[in-house]
Amino acid sequence: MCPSVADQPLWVFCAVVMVARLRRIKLLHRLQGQNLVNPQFKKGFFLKFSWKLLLPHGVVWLGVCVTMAAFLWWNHLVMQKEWQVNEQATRRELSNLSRLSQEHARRTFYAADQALQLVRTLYLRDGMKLDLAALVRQSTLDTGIVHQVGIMDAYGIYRLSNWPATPPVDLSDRAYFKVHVVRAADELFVSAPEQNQVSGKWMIQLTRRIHHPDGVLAGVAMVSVDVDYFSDFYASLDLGEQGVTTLAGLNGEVLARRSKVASGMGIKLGHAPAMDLLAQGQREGFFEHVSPIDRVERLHHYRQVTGFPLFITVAFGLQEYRAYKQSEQRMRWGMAALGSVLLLSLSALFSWHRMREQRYFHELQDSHERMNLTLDSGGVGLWEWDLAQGHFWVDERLEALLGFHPGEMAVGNSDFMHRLHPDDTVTLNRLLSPVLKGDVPQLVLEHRLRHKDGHWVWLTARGKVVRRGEDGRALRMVGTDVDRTEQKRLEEAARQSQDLLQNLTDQVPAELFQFKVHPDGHSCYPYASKHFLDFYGLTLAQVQSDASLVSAWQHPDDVAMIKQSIIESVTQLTPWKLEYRLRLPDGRVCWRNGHAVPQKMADGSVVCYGVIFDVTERKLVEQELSVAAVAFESSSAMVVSDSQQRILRVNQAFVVLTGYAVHEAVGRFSGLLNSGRQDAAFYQAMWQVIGEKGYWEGEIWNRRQNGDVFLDWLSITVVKDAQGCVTNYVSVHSDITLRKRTEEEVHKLAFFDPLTNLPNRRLLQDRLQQLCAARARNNQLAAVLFVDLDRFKQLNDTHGHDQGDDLLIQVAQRLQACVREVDTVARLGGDEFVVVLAQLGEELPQAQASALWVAQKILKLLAEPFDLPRVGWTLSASIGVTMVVEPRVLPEDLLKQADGAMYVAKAAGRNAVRIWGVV
Ligand SMILES: Nc1nc2c(ncn2[C@@H]2O[C@H](COP(=O)(O)OP(=O)(O)OP(=O)(O)O)[C@@H](O)[C@H]2O)c(=O)[nH]1
Repeated sequence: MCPSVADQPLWVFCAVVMVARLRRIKLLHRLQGQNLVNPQFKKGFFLKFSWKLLLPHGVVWLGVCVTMAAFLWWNHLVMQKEWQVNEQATRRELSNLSRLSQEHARRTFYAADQALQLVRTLYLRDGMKLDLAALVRQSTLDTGIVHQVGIMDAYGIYRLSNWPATPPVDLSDRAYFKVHVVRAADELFVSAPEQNQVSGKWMIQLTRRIHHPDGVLAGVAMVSVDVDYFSDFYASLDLGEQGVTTLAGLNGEVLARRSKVASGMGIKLGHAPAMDLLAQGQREGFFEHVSPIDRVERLHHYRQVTGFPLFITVAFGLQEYRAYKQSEQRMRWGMAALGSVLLLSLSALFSWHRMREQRYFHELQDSHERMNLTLDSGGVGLWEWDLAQGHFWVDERLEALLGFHPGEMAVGNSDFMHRLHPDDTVTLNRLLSPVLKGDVPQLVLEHRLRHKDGHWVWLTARGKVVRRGEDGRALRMVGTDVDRTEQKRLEEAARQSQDLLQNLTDQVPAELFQFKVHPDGHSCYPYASKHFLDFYGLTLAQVQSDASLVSAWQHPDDVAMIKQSIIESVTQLTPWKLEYRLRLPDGRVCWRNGHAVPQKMADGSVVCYGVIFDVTERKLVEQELSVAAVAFESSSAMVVSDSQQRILRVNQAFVVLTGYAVHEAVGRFSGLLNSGRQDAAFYQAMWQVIGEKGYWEGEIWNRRQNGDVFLDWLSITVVKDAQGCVTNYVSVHSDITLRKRTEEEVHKLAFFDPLTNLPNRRLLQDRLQQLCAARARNNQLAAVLFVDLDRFKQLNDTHGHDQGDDLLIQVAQRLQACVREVDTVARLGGDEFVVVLAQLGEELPQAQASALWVAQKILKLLAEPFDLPRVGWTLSASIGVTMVVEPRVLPEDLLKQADGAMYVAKAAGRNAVRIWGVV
């Protein structure tokens, strides 16, 4: 039985199943190609096994195993049956071969016997004249069987032969001759093979008795048959390597034997089973026997050659036969095993495909559910466009988006274009054209469609061409429409919010920014407000790539500080606050006040959200205030009061000046220091000036806390706001008592004689100038008396300068006593004095007389004793007088005139009076 034929139903079944699987998988792949199956499925398939999925496969596998076991058992039974059939066939084959060999032997021996009987008959007729060679040539004898034919005489001498050259040979000792001598019966005798001494071939001799009519032995006819005739025939039988065919006599003599293992010629079978079986009357049969010749176990079939005392055995080597059968069995089992393996493989493949298919379907189902869930979640509709027919198919969801009931919306091309917003038509045509041509794989279009109630619905359409004609023309498109109305509303709100934020940030007089420091230290500004960019003259793209363009503006002296503050803020995530300077390209320096809050990002970077104020003006103000504060705390006493003159602030100098502590002064009114020396009109006038000019300064007597009055140089400045309203008064107090005194001292030193406190030459000249001026106004005459003490040097030299000084002081006092209030007594220096007599009237004689009278009075008064305790000194003086008549006369000229008159008096003997111009 052929295994392939036996397994054919299984193969066919498997093939049909696999084809079915492949067709379904192909379908699934097509679905997957349409993105209806989750592409992650393949990966998940190898990672996740589900017992729920495996259970049906376990049942299938159990069935497969049972089927396979049944198949193997069936194969075993088939092989057993086949073994039996094969054994029977083998025995039948052996039987047939033995029959064939037996028939071959029978026919051969029959032919040889016929030839033998012919030769005997001819010999009886022709005697020694019988030409056997001619008989052979005439093909009367089958030379294929008969190798040699001859006649032995009654004495066993080989007399005739078909080979003429054969010499007479004595064969009387041979068994095939002696048997006929002994036995008179006419029977065929077959001898044991014997080797021809000439040719070396083994021959079987067939002999028959030749006898005269009286039964006396006349000779023996002999035919030699070549054993090779049998051996060649047996060699044509396929008995395998160990097969053997034996032709033997019933007495065990082996006549011919064909074996590839050993020849066995010339031997005699001892107790061959065939002989025993033949002896038992069984003319044919099987037996197994180990050959004593070659020790090979064989299965024999023996058969007696009909009509001859011969039998033939044909045998297969059992070992070889069994090896062949075992090989065949192994091949059989191998085929079965291979079939099983293939079955298992196919089952496994089936299971794998089945599971894959289930997975596909589950994924497909899940995908379908997800898609439905997504679509059902709202806002997504499906559409399909048949370009050839020019109409659309839209699903219920899309219709619902546009306010229609299912199937209500008209879906022709013109209907769609009518429903499309006019502003979106150009965009649609621009985007759709390359998609239809195949240049762009997918259509993505944001457009508006008119709702059933008239308002516009924002949609995002995505579509693909799913079918094209042979010429590449698009025939069908499918796609989705997603409702973007809410998104658009949110985008618009976000845009408005962004615009609002942008406008606000643009209006904020500060620089808003977002500063980002990457883990590698690189920094940039992801966001910067308009003020920020305008200030630095940079674009957003520039600062978004690199922050160094901004930091380059940092003042060189502040770079390290800024860097350190940023590092601390970013690493410790603490708010960043810093005031720092920038150096502008034109060299100016401006101040910045920065605030930022750092935030750690997931990627390790830190983003700071902050604002920077330009505080340059404040800094300048602060600097000014700082200077003002320093100035406020200067040596000048300062008071800041409000518009109601309530003291707000006083400095330390004020405390020192007035004796009022700060807390004693603050809150009081500025009249705190009033001394009462100025009347109400003074203050009224002062505040009037302040109100008009915003500033007043002047001397004022004020009073300290301890009651002391001091001369205060007060300056009051009005502080007004932008609207011109008075907000504050700033008063600066300076105690000028000492200064005033000093000024008076200086004035005194400048215009008065320090010894006598009389006006000096300078003041005298002013008085004379005023006198002259007055002369021009009131026409009053005046006189100048030049008084020089006589021999004053002698006093100094005798009694010392102290005495002289005392005398000079007393002279001054006596001179002042001699004149009126309007008159002037001055000391020019040394012992020289000048007396100016004013308002002497308009008449010169009277005036001159008055002057002379005063001069005499002076002389008289000076002549009186002076209060010089240790000195007894009598004084006299010489006086020169000149009258002030001309209003334009110079003071120097008057003094020269008086001095000249004085010298005249000296020259006259001293203690005299002379008038200039009269003498
Ligand atoms: N004690 C004193 N002596 C002064 C002062 N100024 C000048 N003298 C002196 O006054 C004297 C003036 O002398 P004169 O006027 O030249 O001489 P006299 O002694 O007055 O002589 P006749 O004027 O010619 O009478 C000098 O000896 C000066 O040194 C002063 O302030 N005090």
